[in-house]
Amino acid sequence: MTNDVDVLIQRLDEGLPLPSYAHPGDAGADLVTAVDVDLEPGQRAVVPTGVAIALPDGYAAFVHPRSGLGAKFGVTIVNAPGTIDAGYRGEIKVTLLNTDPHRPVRLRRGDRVAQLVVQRVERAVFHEVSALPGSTRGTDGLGSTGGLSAASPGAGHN
Ligand SMILES: O=c1ccn([C@H]2C[C@H](O)[C@@H](COP(=O)(O)OP(=O)(O)OP(=O)(O)O)O2)c(=O)[nH]1
Ligand SMILES: [Mg+2]
Repeated sequence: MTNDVDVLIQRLDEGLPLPSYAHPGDAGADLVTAVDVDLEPGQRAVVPTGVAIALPDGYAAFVHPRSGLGAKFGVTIVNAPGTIDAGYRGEIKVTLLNTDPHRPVRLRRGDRVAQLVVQRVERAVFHEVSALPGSTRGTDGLGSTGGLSAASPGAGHN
């Protein structure tokens, strides 16, 4: 059984590779930065990836951080995961953020900075009601089930 979906892609920068999956079975196809970017601690930048896509209706693509960049350098994506709508024809952009408090990070053109996950998505048909059906959780949320074992804010481990 295959779960492939055909996606039209336009190369906006001839010198860059198309997004690609590093291994069979990978969910994310790596995206590269089209430009050099130096991020100071706490700094963010919107970087172009050199590609635009046309997804079929009923699909969206999500721009996820790469875990290696996060773990090694503290680089993440501000709006993770970024949403690429099926109707979007512009260049895919990645809003990178250097969360490291001390070290700048240097990213060079062609470096893999994010990964694109293509998924089927449902669209809701919203039906307004005056009261919602009950549930076990009810309105509990935002930590209602408890938090970390060291309970006071700021007492966590790095
Ligand atoms: O990480 C991202 C997120 C979004 N986009 C593009 C594709 C997406 O279809 C479009 C709009 O994204 P979104 O709806 O998240 O942003 P918005 O701030 O609501 O902008 P808009 O008013 O254009 O919808 O911007 C990117 O290239 N990268
Ligand atoms: Mg929007």
